[in-house]
Order: sequence, then structure tokens, then C-alpha cells
Amino acid sequence: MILGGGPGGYEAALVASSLGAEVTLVDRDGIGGAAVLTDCVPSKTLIATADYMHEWETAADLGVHLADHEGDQVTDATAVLDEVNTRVLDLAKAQSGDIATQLRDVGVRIIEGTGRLDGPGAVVATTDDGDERIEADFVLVSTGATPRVLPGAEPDGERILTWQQIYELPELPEHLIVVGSGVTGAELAQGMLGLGAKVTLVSSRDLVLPGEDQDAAAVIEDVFRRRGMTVLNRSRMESAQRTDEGVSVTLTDGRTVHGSHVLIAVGAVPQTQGIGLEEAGVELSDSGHIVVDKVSRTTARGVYAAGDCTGVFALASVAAAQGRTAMAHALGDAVSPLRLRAIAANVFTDPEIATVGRSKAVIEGQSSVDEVYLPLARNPRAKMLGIREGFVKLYSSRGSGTVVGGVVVAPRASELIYPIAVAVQNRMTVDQLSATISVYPSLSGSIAEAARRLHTTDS
Ligand SMILES: Cc1cc2nc3c(=O)[nH]c(=O)nc-3n(C[C@H](O)[C@H](O)[C@H](O)COP(=O)(O)OP(=O)(O)OC[C@H]3O[C@@H](n4cnc5c(N)ncnc54)[C@H](O)[C@@H]3O)c2cc1C
Ligand SMILES: NC(=O)c1ccc[n+]([C@@H]2O[C@H](COP(=O)([O-])OP(=O)(O)OC[C@H]3O[C@@H](n4cnc5c(N)ncnc54)[C@H](O)[C@@H]3O)[C@@H](O)[C@H]2O)c1
Repeated sequence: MILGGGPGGYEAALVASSLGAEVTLVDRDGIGGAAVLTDCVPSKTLIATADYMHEWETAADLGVHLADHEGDQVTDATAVLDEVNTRVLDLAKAQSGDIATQLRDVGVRIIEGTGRLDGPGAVVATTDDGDERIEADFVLVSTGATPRVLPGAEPDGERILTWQQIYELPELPEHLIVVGSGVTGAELAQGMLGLGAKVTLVSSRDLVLPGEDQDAAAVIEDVFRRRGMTVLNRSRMESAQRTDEGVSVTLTDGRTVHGSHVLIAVGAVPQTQGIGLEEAGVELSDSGHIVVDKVSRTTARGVYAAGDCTGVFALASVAAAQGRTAMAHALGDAVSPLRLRAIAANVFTDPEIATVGRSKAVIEGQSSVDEVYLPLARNPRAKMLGIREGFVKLYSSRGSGTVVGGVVVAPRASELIYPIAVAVQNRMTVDQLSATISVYPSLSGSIAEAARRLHTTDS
């Protein structure tokens, strides 16, 4: 039995089915979960349009001048939010449909309803037709998380919005205030700015993206400001209210910011309440997350958990890996426990920030780690493509030369991080990484170059 059809749940269902299990999956909001329907997939689809808009703006730098049919120079492109949103929602729905088809094709039974545990070995699914109690050898809980709502700033879906509600907007906000400069806030603030909205970002720290590499965050904040975003550092929202003209956001120091809409992106809370977890012996942490070990076992025998409800690493890729691991463990297949140090992650700003392995914050002060920093501005391919910002950073263990982490800030950094992730996962040395000859000219050439620069005669 699987509770929740997001990446944690559907990947687990596919693996369990391939290992010969009879699988039933109960899902409330749609197969693919929040990842596909409201969070990851929609945001990246919207950002794809914003990135495209920015490419138009840089055309002149590459010698391209756009003209209309009368020969007049075109200096402005317009994103029609209604059309963008239709594309976003259609794509998400299609992706959800593809996953549901894949699940049904391998024999997974899907119940559209709300599930709860009835002890560790059974689930009750509530649908329009009533309750169905299903016993199971193993239960996987992957119920995800939902946007955090702060008192005094309750979303109304029209002007005060969560990130899940922006795809219903009929037109681009005139002035969007984004509260929270974590990954969600930063990505969507820049996405909306790119589509043409005026954006003010309320950021509680000295720099946006407090959880990221600080050199990378500094590049992104600089880009935000240069492209016209107002970033209010060291500013916390106290409340958000509707006014006759739009919204008013009050900060804890008494300042107010007026806009047409506000998007609240202050984190998420796990959906673990009222579904029989504690009654079944599943321990929850103080934050309400399900406590799991490295193979996704909870404290209740036969009950596993995966994804955002565990709070291990709020990423679709990690949810899927946890779900796969849980089913391999439950069904007796070879299990590779989750190695958090080798997880690649990406912030889909422009440029993107991709990271893997040990971060600067962890490494700082460790004399046993070497670091090299290469600005992309000196990379020949970057020059050809008109890329001005960005860098490659690589970390290796002194002595052994083992690659322990890396950061890439570049357009499509999400595609560039993989060789570093492979190196970290397989404990390769910088010499092994640089021995693979890269394409010339290429951005990945900077990764090979960084590895070469970390070569030491004693490694
Ligand atoms: C704006 C945004 C952008 C993101 N972008 C990325 C990205 O680019 N890359 C990335 O890796 N991650 C990204 N993430 C994170 C990613 O979306 C999550 O880590 C991922 O959704 C977690 O998957 P999950 O399976 O745990 O839960 P979810 O995707 O939330 O799915 C949970 C499912 O469980 C169902 N459910 C809940 N309770 C019940 C119940 N009682 N009974 C039945 N069903 C239930 C829900 O209806 C839902 O369908 C992003 C997150 C946000 C907020
Ligand atoms: N590209 C991706 O992979 C991607 C994208 C989005 C989210 N995510 C995942 O989701 C997780 C959560 O990210 P998130 O950005 O939604 O949440 P978060 O908790 O990382 O960030 C929320 C931010 O809001 C700030 N905040 C809280 N209260 C505030 C207030 N009153 N006023 C102003 N700021 C306030 C916090 O200080 C924090 O910096 C991430 O860790 C990431 O794993 C991933």
C-alpha cells in the first residue's frame, strides 16, 4: 500500500511492481503529486518562458536585431500570462497522465481518495464511494508537504498567493511582492520578473538564497538587482493584507510595502497529521516530519516513508530515491542506502546554481580540503555564448585528491553538474576527472580545468 502519488510514491510503486509485488496506491490530489501538478514541474515550465524572454533581450549582444514586418526595431517581447499558464497546466496534466498510464500498465491499482493508516498493516482509503480497508505486508507513506501559512498573511488565492496558486492568475501582476528568498521565492521572483512583472523580494537575510553557496547567492542577487528587482535584505514580513488597490505587506520593523499581489514562499509543512501515523507507532519529529533511517524505515514495523513528509531533503529526486530504496529493502532486493553527500541539486534561477557534495559552509575552516574557483567569463565557450556571470568551483580532499563537492553557476548548470556528481558518488580523484578529455570549446571544459588545477604531486 502506498499513500501519496508524488515522486516518492509513484517511483516506489513502479519498483515494487517490477519486484513482483501487488501494489495499490491511494492519492488525493492527482498522480505526480505536488511535484508534477503545482510545485516543481509548473515552476520550471514558467521559468522556461522567462529564460526565453531573457534570451531575446541579449540578442543584440550577439549581433541580432529584431524587426517587425515594417522593419521597425523590436525592443520588447511580451509574455501573455494566461497563455503561459495554460501551457504550464496542460504540460503538468499531461505529465501526470503519462505517469498514471505507466503505473496502470505495470498493474498498479490507483485509488483516487484520501488514505490513512489503520495500524501498521492496513490503510483505509476514503473515496466518493465510501471507505475501503486494505491490508498490506508493507505500507509506504509519501504524503508530501504543503505551503506554510503564517497567521496574519492567510492566502486568498487572488491577491495573497501561495506558489501553488499563481497558475490561476488571469494576467501578470503589476507589482508582485515575493516574501521569502529561499529557493522557491528566488526562482519565482526571477521568473515573474522575467515575464515582465515589477518584483519586490522580501528577504530575511543579508543575501538571498541563505541555504546556498554564498558566492553563488551573491551572483544571483547582483543579477536580480541589475535586471530591476527590488531586494529588501534583512526584512521579515509581519503580515499581509488586501487593500482597495492591491496588497500591503507590513514588515516586522514597521515598514510597509505596497503591491498588486503578494506571493508567500516561507517554506512548507509536512502532511502527516490526522492520518493515523502516531497511532500506528510511527514517530514524528518536533517539526512533524516522519523519522526514517537510511533505508526509509519508520519506527513502525513494515511502515516506510519517503519524500517531503520525511524532511530529509525536499527534492523530487530524493523523494524518488527514498521510495525506490524503501521498496528494494522491503521486498528483498539489493539496497543502496541514501548518500546525502552525493545528491546533486539545482536552483533554477538565471544563471542556475547547481551543487553537489560538501558545501562551502561545511568545508570552511577545514584545512584538509582544497578548493579551486574558475570564473566562467574566461571560458571561450562562455564568451561565444555571451555568458558573463558564473563560475565553477571544485573541492577535493587534500592528500587523496578525492573530489568531495562542486558548485556550478551558469545557464543550464543543472546539465553541467552531473560529471561532478558522478565523481563525488564514485569517490573519483581530481586526476581521474581531468583525465577524461572534454569538448573544446565547452563550459564543461572549466570542470576539467578545475580538476587539473587541483592536481598535486602527492595525490
Ligand atoms: C515551487 C517548488 C519548486 C520545486 N522545484 C523542484 C525542482 O526543480 N527539483 C526538485 O528535485 N524538487 C523540486 N521541488 C521539491 C519537490 O517538489 C518535492 O521534493 C517533491 O514534490 C516531493 O515529492 P513527494 O512524493 O514527497 O510529495 P508530493 O509531490 O507533495 O506528493 C504527495 C502526494 O500525496 C498526496 N497525499 C497527501 N496526503 C494524502 C493522503 N492522506 N491520502 C492520499 N494521498 C495523499 C498528495 O495529494 C500528493 O499527490 C520544488 C518544490 C517547490 C515548492
Ligand atoms: N529547484 C529546486 O530543486 C527547488 C525549488 C524550490 C523548492 N525546493 C525545495 O523545497 C525546499 C523548501 O524551499 P522553500 O524556498 O520553499 O523554503 P525555505 O524554507 O528554504 O525558504 C523559506 C525562506 O523564507 C524565509 N522566511 C520565513 N518567514 C519569513 C518572513 N516572515 N518574512 C520573510 N522571509 C521569511 C526563511 O528565512 C527562508 O529563507 C528547499 O529546501 C528545496 O529543497 C527545491
